[in-house]
Amino acid sequence: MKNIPSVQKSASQPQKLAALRQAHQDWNNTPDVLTRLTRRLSTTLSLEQQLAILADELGSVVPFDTLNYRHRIGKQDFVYATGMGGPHRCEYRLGLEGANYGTLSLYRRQRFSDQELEGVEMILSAAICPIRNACRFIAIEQASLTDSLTGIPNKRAMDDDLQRASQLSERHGQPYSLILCDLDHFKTVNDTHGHVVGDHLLQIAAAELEKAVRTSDSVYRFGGEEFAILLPLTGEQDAREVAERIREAIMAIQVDAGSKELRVTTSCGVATFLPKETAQEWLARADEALYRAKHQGRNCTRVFATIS
Ligand SMILES: Nc1nc2c(ncn2[C@@H]2O[C@H](COP(=O)(O)OP(=O)(O)OP(=O)(O)O)[C@@H](O)[C@H]2O)c(=O)[nH]1
Repeated sequence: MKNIPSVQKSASQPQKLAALRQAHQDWNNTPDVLTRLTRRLSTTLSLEQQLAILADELGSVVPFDTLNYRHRIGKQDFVYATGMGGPHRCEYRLGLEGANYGTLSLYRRQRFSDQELEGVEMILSAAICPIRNACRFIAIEQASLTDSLTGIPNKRAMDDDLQRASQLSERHGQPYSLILCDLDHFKTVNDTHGHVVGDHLLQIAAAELEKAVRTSDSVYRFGGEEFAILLPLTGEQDAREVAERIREAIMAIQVDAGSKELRVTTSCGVATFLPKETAQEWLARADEALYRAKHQGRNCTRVFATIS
């Protein structure tokens, strides 16, 4: 048996615990704005909630009419605004250790005095670490839903969105369709031209798919050379037409691969959500349609037809 050292209690421990209890009470009830601000900010990693707390605490010391915050995190523009304008403005670029964490502007009808600006700066310097953490949290969340090669949403994002889409379709009785497309003979592309060219082709294919669909549609890479397109408010016939457009867009890709010009085709499977089915069943039907497209010659679209 291991020799576990006994815990030594010092004579001063009761006083230390009493002091800790007092400090905890003071920390909870403090009227000091910086302690309260940092305590409140530490309770959330949501950037939106942090900015609401910041606006609240800042406004208690330096009144303003509008607080506006803008930041681009990855591919996403994050904008937060409270209140209604004002001709006078002070603006801060929030930075820490060389990295930028957004621009915060305050507007109001009266000028900001030097003391007020100093107050704003003190409050922002106390808020910058939690804001940095919230920005990083958004970036990490985004990365976990993004395919690193093509920059489009990945399988995890697709699973989440399919789940949500099936619930929406069920609740509102509106059609949602799913297209799966799988590049044909992609192994041969890799074997003939190498993985670097294969990767390049996947990146071009992802970009072409995004160009071929509406901004309200979503494109995902959910496997090696497999992509999925979720089409809200789109029935079977329209989805088939989109799949054909996608097939033509992929066929039109030309990659200069040294001596030979490289072209590729894709097979597509389409399924429209059926009431009462799960997202997994919906996906399985689209996969079944894709399987048929592959086995009926490739470079074609097959629909898992439903009788309505
Ligand atoms: N370059 C590259 N290749 C990949 C990636 N992911 C998967 N692949 C390749 O994609 C190929 C898929 O091969 P298969 O599943 O046999 O399918 P296929 O050759 O496209 O044949 P069909 O789908 O039946 O038309 C494999 O060679 C994988 O190595 C990737 O990220 N980059």
